[in-house]
Amino acid sequence: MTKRGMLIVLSGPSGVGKGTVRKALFEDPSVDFNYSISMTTRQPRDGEQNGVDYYFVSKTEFEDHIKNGEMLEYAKYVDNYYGTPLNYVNQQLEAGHDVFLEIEVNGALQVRANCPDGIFIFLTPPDIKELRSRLVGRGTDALEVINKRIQTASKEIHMMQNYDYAVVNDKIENAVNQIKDIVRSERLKVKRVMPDYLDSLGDEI
Ligand SMILES: Nc1nc2c(ncn2[C@@H]2O[C@H](COP(=O)(O)OP(=O)(O)O)[C@@H](O)[C@H]2O)c(=O)[nH]1
Ligand SMILES: Nc1ncnc2c1ncn2[C@@H]1O[C@H](COP(=O)(O)OP(=O)(O)O)[C@@H](O)[C@H]1O
Repeated sequence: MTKRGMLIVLSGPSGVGKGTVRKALFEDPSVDFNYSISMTTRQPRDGEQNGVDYYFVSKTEFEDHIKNGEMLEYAKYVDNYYGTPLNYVNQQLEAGHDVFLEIEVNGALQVRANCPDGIFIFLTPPDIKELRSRLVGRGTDALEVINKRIQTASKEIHMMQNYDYAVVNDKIENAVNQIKDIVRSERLKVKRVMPDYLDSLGDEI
């Protein structure tokens, strides 16, 4: 039987650098996670592609997917739906591939309830001033949206207690290395290695 893949969940406030860290992580040749592309009702930003960055759908389409039980989790975030299609995640995990989700905190809590074996990592900003300056510097959101995201951020940071690991995104390279270290040590956890190890010992034990 193929060993089930691991589910890695990364959350953190808007603008902390989740997308940037994820991109750097996926460019690392030693990393072979499969990224689960989320579905959203928000409008694509300049340069974002349907089926690459997100599956961009209408509100009605999104609600149909929810009704049909096709989402692993979903949440409303700053007036839009975001969610993880269930099929892809299940298929990849069953095929033994590790799956990486980049999702907000309410969705991560739903995943935690369904997949307690997942690895839950929270990416934090060095401080809130830096978070605001990253959101402003990114230049993708109007000031009103930035303010809503900062308000949401303070609630999100308090939900960090539901995660297993906290990684401060001071330097991208440090954050990437810490995430790789976390996953490496999770792979060695007794609960993950013991079934295969016992099998490998043969019948005499
Ligand atoms: N629950 C949930 N949150 C998601 C999903 N995909 C993205 N998000 C989160 O939704 C929030 C807003 O995403 P986005 O509009 O792309 O803004 P950005 O993360 O600041 O670039 C972020 O916290 C994302 O991590 C998803 O499938 N489910
Ligand atoms: N470690 C870092 N140091 C400085 N700037 C960063 C760092 N990580 C990300 N950024 C910048 O912060 C902005 C927000 O990053 P992004 O990856 O879009 O965040 P998120 O996906 O969490 O919303 C981008 O302009 C990005 O270049």
